Amino acid sequence: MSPNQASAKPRLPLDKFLRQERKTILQDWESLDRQTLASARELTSKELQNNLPEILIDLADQYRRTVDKTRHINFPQQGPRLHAQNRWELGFSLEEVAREYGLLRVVILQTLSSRMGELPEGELVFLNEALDKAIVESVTTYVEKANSRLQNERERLQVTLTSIADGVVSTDTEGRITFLNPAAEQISGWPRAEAIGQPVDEVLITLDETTREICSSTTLRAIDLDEPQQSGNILLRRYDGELLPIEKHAAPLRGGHGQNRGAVVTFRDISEIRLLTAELSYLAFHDPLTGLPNRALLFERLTQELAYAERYNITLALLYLDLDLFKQVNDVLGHGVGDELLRQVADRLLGCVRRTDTVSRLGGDEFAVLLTGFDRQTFPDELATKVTKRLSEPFVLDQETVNVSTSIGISVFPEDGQDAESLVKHADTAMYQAKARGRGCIQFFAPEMNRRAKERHELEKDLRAAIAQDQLSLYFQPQISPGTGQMIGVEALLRWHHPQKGLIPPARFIPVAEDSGHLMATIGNWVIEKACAQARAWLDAEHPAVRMSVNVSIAQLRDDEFPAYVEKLLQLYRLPADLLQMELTESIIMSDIEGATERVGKIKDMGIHIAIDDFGTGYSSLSYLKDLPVHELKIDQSFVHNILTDVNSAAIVQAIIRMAQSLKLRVIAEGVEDKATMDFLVENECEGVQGYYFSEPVMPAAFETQFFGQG
Ligand SMILES: Nc1nc2c(ncn2[C@@H]2O[C@H](COP(=O)(O)O[C@H]3[C@@H](O)[C@H](n4cnc5c(=O)[nH]c(N)nc54)O[C@@H]3COP(=O)(O)O)[C@@H](O)[C@H]2O)c(=O)[nH]1
Repeated sequence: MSPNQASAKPRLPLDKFLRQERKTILQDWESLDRQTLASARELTSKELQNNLPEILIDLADQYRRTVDKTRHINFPQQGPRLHAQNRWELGFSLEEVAREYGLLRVVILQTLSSRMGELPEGELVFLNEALDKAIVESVTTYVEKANSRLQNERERLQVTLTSIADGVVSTDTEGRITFLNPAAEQISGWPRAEAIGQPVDEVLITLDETTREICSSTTLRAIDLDEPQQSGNILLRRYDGELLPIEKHAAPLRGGHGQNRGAVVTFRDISEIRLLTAELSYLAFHDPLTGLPNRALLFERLTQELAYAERYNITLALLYLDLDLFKQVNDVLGHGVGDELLRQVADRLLGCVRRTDTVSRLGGDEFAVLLTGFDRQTFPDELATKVTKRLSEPFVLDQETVNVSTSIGISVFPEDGQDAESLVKHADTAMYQAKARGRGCIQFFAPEMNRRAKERHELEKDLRAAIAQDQLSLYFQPQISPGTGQMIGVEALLRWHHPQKGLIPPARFIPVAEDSGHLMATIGNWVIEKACAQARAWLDAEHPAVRMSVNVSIAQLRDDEFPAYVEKLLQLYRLPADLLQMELTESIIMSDIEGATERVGKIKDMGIHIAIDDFGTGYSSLSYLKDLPVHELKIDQSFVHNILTDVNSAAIVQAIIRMAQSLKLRVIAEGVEDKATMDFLVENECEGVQGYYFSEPVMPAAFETQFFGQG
């Protein structure tokens, strides 16, 4: 019967009813939905109802459109599908979605119950069919969603398996291969087609890394015990027979209901990691320049050897070596040559010892040799002599022949220390003592050396206070023209009057100050200022103008501001630049440490004179002399002292004088102590002399009396 045929009864078309009662229906449905479904409870009313109001309107419209035609309900607004999508995203189960439509049906029927008779015939059936259709749409949406999720997961899994670097192999319950990813093919060398269906233990054959025996099957164990199995320190025998270190993990594979479905084996090639680890540990324990063990490895070996030596009552010795002229080689010939020298020293040291001894580089030009297993006390001494001799042979570096010497300190276990630290410390202290005795010396440690090291530390502390407490002063020594007897210059020499220890000679405290570069720069700059002030005072007192010589250390020349500082002093004391002379050692003048040469050039350009001090003892290649910014050579006193007794010294002095003359450089001999030496120098036309024969360095007042004829 059509709705028009029921005209005798009061009429309530379904669409009208749904439109009128929509709000009430939805409110009742919402409270029922919240009571019944756990997923619905926390949602807001808007979230919960979502597009149900639109679905009800659509349903009403459906009714209008379809009632006269064949009943084909299709929800053109896609309401139930959108609703299902929303529920999927909110995490509702499909059951819950169907249940919600069930509740909607109940609420609509309850609301209709009192007016059921007014409903045209067939409309209730239409309502039920429409709600069923909504449920079907929801089911379809859910199935599609679930399929697409499965598909995504499958694709993701596929991408992961093909792109990861780990080999992945899966097996059935018998351990036969069902799958292997590209990495598994690549690591094992097995082509996929050949591997599929093979027992996994015939494809992934693994051997114990130490015993080289074939390992038992961890895959079958994982399947049997139903728990993961890990294997390390194993080698994989690849398809081509090559052995590869790997890490392997086998885990049982379970089906959706927890049933056993075989195993998944993952494995990775760890040969690169092994190499990297070995490289890192090598770097951590070796000196990259020479390849020798570094300080850390020396300490480790020393500690091990000490434990052994203590147990078996064995003697050990530690040699601490320092190259005497390394700094000069570095400064003069450059760091590349310095590095080459260190490499050659390392080779020579290795050639001097047995394989069981450890040669290590501690940093800079310091090396240590740990001697084990000798039974005679004299042995370290003999080895040290051998090392000293070997290292004193000339080195050929970048076509230059270089001579160095080595100072060696020795400490012996058990006498000089019970642990690694004190043995190294005491060998180092002994090395310092060896150095203090001169180049190329060997020194065993003695307990009283600790006292000397402490004294050195105290000296440095006192020296820091010395400037502020006015304990430093300058003495002056004249430089004389031997031909005329006239004073041609004066050298300012530093003196330290310690309040308790009395006069401390510069040879004792200058090396301490030089070890802490900043302290030497402060003291050196103080000397220049005092010397300029004294020169000004003598000029103001109308004494004849004489050139004032000061010693300059590399610590001062390291400072970029040094030339400007000197210029300021010249202005402050109104001193003509050519009345100031700076004495620099050969190594300083030839070096290019941090622009030192450029600074010397700037100083010379100001008009200040430059002299090479202690000439003949360093590295000056005579051919370079003409290009250096110098005015004067000061022949080292070691040659001057021996002029009369040693033909070599006399020949060197004569050669230097002749060379200076031909280069038009002034030449002064220092350390002249007697008339015979003086006569030799006059005879060889040396331009200037300095030494005790004329005067020791004296205080300013005494200098004025002696050389300016005034008190
Ligand atoms: N960087 C600085 N170094 C300085 C400074 N003052 C001194 N020094 C250096 O200390 C070293 C020792 O100096 P000193 O004890 O003063 O000895 C000098 C002279 O006293 C000594 N001399 C002079 N004539 C004779 C002699 O006939 N016989 C003899 N045995 N010794 C003599 O020689 C030293 C000369 O020094 P130098 O001309 O500089 O070589 C020494 O290396 C000083 O350079 C300072 O202010 N800064």
